[in-house]
Amino acid sequence: MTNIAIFYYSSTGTNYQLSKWAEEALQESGAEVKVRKIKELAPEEAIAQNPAWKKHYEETKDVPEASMDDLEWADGIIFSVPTRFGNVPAQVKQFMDTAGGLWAQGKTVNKVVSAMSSAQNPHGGQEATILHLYTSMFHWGAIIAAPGYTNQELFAAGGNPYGVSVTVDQDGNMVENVEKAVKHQARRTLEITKKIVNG
Ligand SMILES: Cc1cc2nc3c(=O)[nH]c(=O)nc-3n(C[C@H](O)[C@H](O)[C@H](O)COP(=O)(O)O)c2cc1C
Repeated sequence: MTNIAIFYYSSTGTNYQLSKWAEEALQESGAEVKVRKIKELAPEEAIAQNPAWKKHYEETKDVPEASMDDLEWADGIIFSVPTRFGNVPAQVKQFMDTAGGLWAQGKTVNKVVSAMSSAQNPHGGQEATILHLYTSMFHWGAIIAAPGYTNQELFAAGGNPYGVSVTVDQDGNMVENVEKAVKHQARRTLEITKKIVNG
């Protein structure tokens, strides 16, 4: 079995949905999968002021939080994170920063990593967010499994050689249909992870 962790952060559900599509593709492909929510750090008062955020927060209370044990367990990782001012959310940075202990023991080395992002503007910084995340992955000694243009789906809306990028409208709905691109990226991550694990 190849272990793939999907670590996501989501305020209003977009990246949760991307993660669920990735999970579906990985399970169909026979991987051992864990979907893990990156811990919320925003104060309850801030969440309460935004009905969509509060709703999603309540709905996903039972999703297990990402831990260092999950990170150690994973052979491959898919990150799905919203764009925040052209960068990863603080919650995601905090999660990565808590990996210092594993990093110091060499346990982040050779993990296969792939990332997806969403933003409200079609040019709102999705690629920048993915690249910021990949920068930290170079320090982990991870192997980046970007989608490139490895499948016809990636020439369609939302397909992106850096990693799936989707736009959300004012109501929080995804504008492009990226399900197939997400599933391709997930399968490709698994395929590369298997090659690394099995030599
Ligand atoms: C603090 C903050 C910063 C944001 N920065 C950007 C941005 O730089 N570009 C953009 O297009 N959208 C930006 N957005 C919109 C989010 O990217 C969008 O709500 C998110 O992708 C939705 O994902 P989710 O439903 O998984 O939370 C920002 C939202 C917040 C709350």
